[in-house]
Amino acid sequence: MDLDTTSSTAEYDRLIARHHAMRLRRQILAPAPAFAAAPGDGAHGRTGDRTHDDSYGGTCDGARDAAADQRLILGALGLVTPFADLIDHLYAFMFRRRPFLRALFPESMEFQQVHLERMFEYLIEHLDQPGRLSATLAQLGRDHRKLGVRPVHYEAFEEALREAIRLRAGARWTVELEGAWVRMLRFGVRSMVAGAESALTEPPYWHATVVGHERRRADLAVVRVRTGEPYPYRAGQYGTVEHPLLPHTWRQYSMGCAPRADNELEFHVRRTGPGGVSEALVEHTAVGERLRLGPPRGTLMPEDDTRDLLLVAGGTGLAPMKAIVEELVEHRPRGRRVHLFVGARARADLYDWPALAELGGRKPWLELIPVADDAAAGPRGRLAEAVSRAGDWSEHLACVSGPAGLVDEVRTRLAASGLPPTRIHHDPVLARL
Ligand SMILES: NC(=O)C1=CN([C@@H]2O[C@H](COP(=O)(O)OP(=O)(O)OC[C@H]3O[C@@H](n4cnc5c(N)ncnc54)[C@H](O)[C@@H]3O)[C@@H](O)[C@H]2O)C=CC1
Repeated sequence: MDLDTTSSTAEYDRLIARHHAMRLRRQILAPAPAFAAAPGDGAHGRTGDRTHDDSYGGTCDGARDAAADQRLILGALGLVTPFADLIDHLYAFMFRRRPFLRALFPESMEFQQVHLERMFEYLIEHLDQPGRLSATLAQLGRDHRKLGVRPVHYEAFEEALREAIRLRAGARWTVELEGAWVRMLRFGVRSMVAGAESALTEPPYWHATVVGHERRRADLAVVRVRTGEPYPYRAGQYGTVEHPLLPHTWRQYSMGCAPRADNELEFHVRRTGPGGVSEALVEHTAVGERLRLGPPRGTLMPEDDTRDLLLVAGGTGLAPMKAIVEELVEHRPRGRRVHLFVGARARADLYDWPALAELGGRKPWLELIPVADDAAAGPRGRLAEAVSRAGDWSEHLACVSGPAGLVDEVRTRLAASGLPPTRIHHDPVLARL
């Protein structure tokens, strides 16, 4: 009975989502409406040189327009930054106008604000590469289905963004500046809606039940869950997790094992601060707890390159590397050798070492190198140093995962020693938000 209700609700949600997507698409494809004049602007509805129509298609013109908007936005960045203030205005305006939207967001907006700040930075930085940008945004759109975001909500967002830009820029607001921002936003929205639409056949989120909870350190747990429906991830990917104690708050964790037929998977979680999802997962979770997972994302492990592998994992950054190694145990390109460096602040922090060592002992193609700092005392960066000292990696494919500082340092050292940056893979910083 329960199941029937859930699936018909999901079906209904899918229909509504499709309806909104079609409506938004029609609206985007329709001739652009004229700008409303800014308060006090005196220019009644003038549109500037270019309108808010859709642009940035996959043509040379699209890329040129996008680069022109990027220059415009960057040239006037001082008018709208700091982004934190712009975003404050944006959300305040949106929730004042449409209070019902507040329910889609978590109680604390702090993380949301930082996320949006990074998102703006990312959009602006990559605007001259619309193809690449739209692929990332499509994944994000697919992911946003779990939040209950409907295309119609993006309209509210656009309205609030325009208002916030006008407020921040004040007398120095121009129709061109607003046009560039809105075109960038609409391009982003179109890519996200396309991503969400392409995923309409899969659930917006997966229910998962905790089937194992091992506290490996005071602040670290390995949490095993089983999903009701198969969770379609590849080794090296990450997903978002929502805990019932923190509704609408989703945090990213990599899956720490290769996909399995019994729908079980594990997350490696370190408690980072009070009151967050990691704390809830480490301290307030027991077998039987029900979680929700957002769709899997990420391309840490390229599938079309079968060179020897250098894997570097810092702390719980081990999770995706362990999944990759497990996958290689099942399907390894002939002759491929793998080096896995595992770094921790102290030897006792190598929380998954027994399982890894057992695996390494059985597989001659796998070399495991543990690297422990001197507890809290030693200088940071010993893992990166150990990797670059250990050999010539210039012919390898490298995957790095762990604290951002570590990822940066390993990348820099490997690139300096001759490994082309295109063969150094890590999750984008955006992904870790
Ligand atoms: N839980 C998960 O599924 C995943 C977590 N991550 C990220 O991995 C990180 C893991 O954090 P912890 O376990 O607390 O790691 P940690 O602080 O215990 O450090 C692990 C290793 O990284 C090195 N390191 C730390 N900071 C460094 C820096 N600034 N420069 C150079 N080396 C540095 C340490 O020397 C140590 O060898 C988090 O940032 C998390 O977002 C990444 C992928 C998956």
